[in-house]
Amino acid sequence: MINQVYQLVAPRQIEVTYDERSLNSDRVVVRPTYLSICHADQRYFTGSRSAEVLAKKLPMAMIHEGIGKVVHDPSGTFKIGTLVAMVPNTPSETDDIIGENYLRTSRFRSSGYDGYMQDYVFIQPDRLVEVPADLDPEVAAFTELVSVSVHAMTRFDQIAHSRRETFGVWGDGNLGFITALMLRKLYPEAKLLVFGKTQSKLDYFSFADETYYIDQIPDDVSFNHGFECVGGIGSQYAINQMIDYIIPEGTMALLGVSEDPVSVNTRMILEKGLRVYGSSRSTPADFARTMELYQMYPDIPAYLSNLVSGVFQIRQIEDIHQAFESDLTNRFGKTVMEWCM
Ligand SMILES: NC(=O)C1=CN([C@@H]2O[C@H](COP(=O)(O)OP(=O)(O)OC[C@H]3O[C@@H](n4cnc5c(N)ncnc54)[C@H](OP(=O)(O)O)[C@@H]3O)[C@@H](O)[C@H]2O)C=CC1
Ligand SMILES: O=C(CO)[C@H](O)[C@H](O)COP(=O)(O)O
Ligand SMILES: [Zn+2]
Repeated sequence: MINQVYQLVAPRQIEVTYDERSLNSDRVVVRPTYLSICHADQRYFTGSRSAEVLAKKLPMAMIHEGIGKVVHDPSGTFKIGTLVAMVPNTPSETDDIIGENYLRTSRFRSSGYDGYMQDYVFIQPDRLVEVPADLDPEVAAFTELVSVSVHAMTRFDQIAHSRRETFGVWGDGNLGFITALMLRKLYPEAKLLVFGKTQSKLDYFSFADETYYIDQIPDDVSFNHGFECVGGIGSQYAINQMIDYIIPEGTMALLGVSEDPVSVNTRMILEKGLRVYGSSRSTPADFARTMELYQMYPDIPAYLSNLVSGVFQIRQIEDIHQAFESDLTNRFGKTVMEWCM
């Protein structure tokens, strides 16, 4: 069959390409239904990556957050019509120690390989996780981003010491909101502090114990473990502030992506004996855990619906441009695309 793939060929330039695909393979065929825009996609769309990176990764179909319906499954794993979340990480080897999302040989959709802006996505069955039928599809669309936080929680649990009385989350955007919400659910007894720049965004964090403006943090604030969910150059300021306020021997998870190297107060990392670790992307197990958490705590998807800030029906390439341009002006929340191509 001929599959239409909507590729970014240059910044702000999306073109359709035609891909000859066989149904006689091990791939499940998924018709995308709801997709969501990540900052990583915007960095390609706007051309804010370096010329070398753009030359290496384009052309490619963007989008690695999305769900769809199974239309063909030679493996017999899924019934036709099953709603599934698609896992963008695609490993080509296994390792006893190194997670599949950290292996340098793994491919990641919409980062040099075609993402979900296609008529049909051809994908291995182990890259699909069933979506509960009653889950709001606009929330399900950004399951991948939630699974990134869930993955960070698992890493935290393996790395951090056992005193988990107070958490600090830096970032009053999407990832900060999701990470803080996951901490609230997984550590309900702990005190949750959120640090951000904008009152109207911090107002969404109603489940946190305290929210602070980053330029008005009282001197006596402290916490055991921190999560940086800022990214960009702001992450430099966030990381160094976390180092200042964290209690010795705490852990700091870095989740925000920065294009440029940031300068970090290593002297204080040493003096406080901190453990700083990166957390990136996620695995099918993290997606499955996310779905379990949605079912265990139905208020998680309810809270997450606050993040849906724009929904665009995509019927032509111009609609994709409108969704991306609107997302750029969006102060808070996720842009969801109902995929009607
Ligand atoms: N590790 C991973 O696998 C993943 C990483 N990411 C990355 O995470 C980062 C955040 O993504 P997302 O939440 O969607 O983006 P958002 O823009 O929604 O959130 C970032 C927030 O941090 C705020 N901020 C800026 N500087 C500071 C500061 N010093 N202290 C506290 N808050 C600050 C921003 O405010 P303002 O806008 O006013 O500056 C914004 O509200 C991005 O770099 C993204 O690429 C995303 C997905 C997965
Ligand atoms: O969004 C992400 C995962 O959900 C990450 O930011 C993404 O993996 C970064 O990819 P790239 O190197 O292409 O910016
Ligand atoms: Zn992403």
